[in-house]
Amino acid sequence: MPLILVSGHPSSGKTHRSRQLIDFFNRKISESDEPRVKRLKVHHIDDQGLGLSRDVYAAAKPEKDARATFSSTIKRVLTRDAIVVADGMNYIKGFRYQLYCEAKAVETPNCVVHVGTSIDRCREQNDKALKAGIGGYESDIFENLVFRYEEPNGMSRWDAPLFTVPYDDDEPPCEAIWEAMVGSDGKAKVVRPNAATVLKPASEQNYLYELDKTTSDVLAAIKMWQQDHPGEGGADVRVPEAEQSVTLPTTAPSLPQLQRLRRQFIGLNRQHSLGKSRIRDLFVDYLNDAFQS
Ligand SMILES: Nc1ncnc2c1ncn2[C@@H]1O[C@H](COP(=O)(O)OP(=O)(O)OP(=O)(O)O)[C@@H](O)[C@H]1O
Repeated sequence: MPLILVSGHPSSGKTHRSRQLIDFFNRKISESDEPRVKRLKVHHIDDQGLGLSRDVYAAAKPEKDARATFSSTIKRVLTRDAIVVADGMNYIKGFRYQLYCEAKAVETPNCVVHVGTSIDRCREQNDKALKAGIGGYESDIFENLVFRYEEPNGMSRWDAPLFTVPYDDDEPPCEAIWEAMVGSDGKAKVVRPNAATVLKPASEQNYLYELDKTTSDVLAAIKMWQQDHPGEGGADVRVPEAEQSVTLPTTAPSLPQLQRLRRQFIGLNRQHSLGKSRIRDLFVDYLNDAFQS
């Protein structure tokens, strides 16, 4: 059954979150009277369990070998009757893609659970573990891994669905993950034999790319204007190739505000197929609407 790919910075709490998920899955399995659920077995794959030291991340070759061990173990246990929790940094986009393909090959769903602990807190937890001699990465390895981390992006099909777990949450969204991966008890989720293997039509993939790119171009035009007119609000900003201008509110919007609106717009429109030119005009409309309210 599914592959749950955990991803996060070093010492972010990946094992902590994995254990919570595993406890939840085991509880669901033992409480279920559905044969397809009862036969599921949960596997926890992590570096420590595979005998891989944290020092492997100090050099390219041992790290590459460690990754090969990690992925071949996943490949071995990933069957229709398994739930595999792949508890590792999984920080290379290409590596996550490779594991997504493994899941696809055995026709099983997959998701990414991003442990979203701040870098400062990870550093703190890492130092603590190092000092206590109960884990942790040497400081230079830690910093290097943080630097190389390629954050999961729910817009990429291999990182989707993406569940992000903030540090302060008591638990990961266990029910939602179970629902997406296994389906609710009683109402057996129909896992179509090849639903996971069928690639989305090219146009649809392009659409998500266009949605991402076009909205980011619009924000780039606004940001550029703001750089030339710092702190200025209430002005009309021309967006290349858009029918209308963006009318900024009197208090100039901050970058996080703009990005939040962009994420909302993408969330609302990812299911529809809008034409490329429509995306630009609709996003400009959406921004104007948000700024006026
Ligand atoms: N959300 C949290 N709340 C409280 N404590 C946490 C949380 N996340 C992690 N910790 C604590 O931080 C420490 C490191 O967590 P953990 O071992 O799960 O990290 P990790 O990401 O698996 O580390 P590694 O990169 O070495 O595999 C542990 O002592 C754990 O209990």
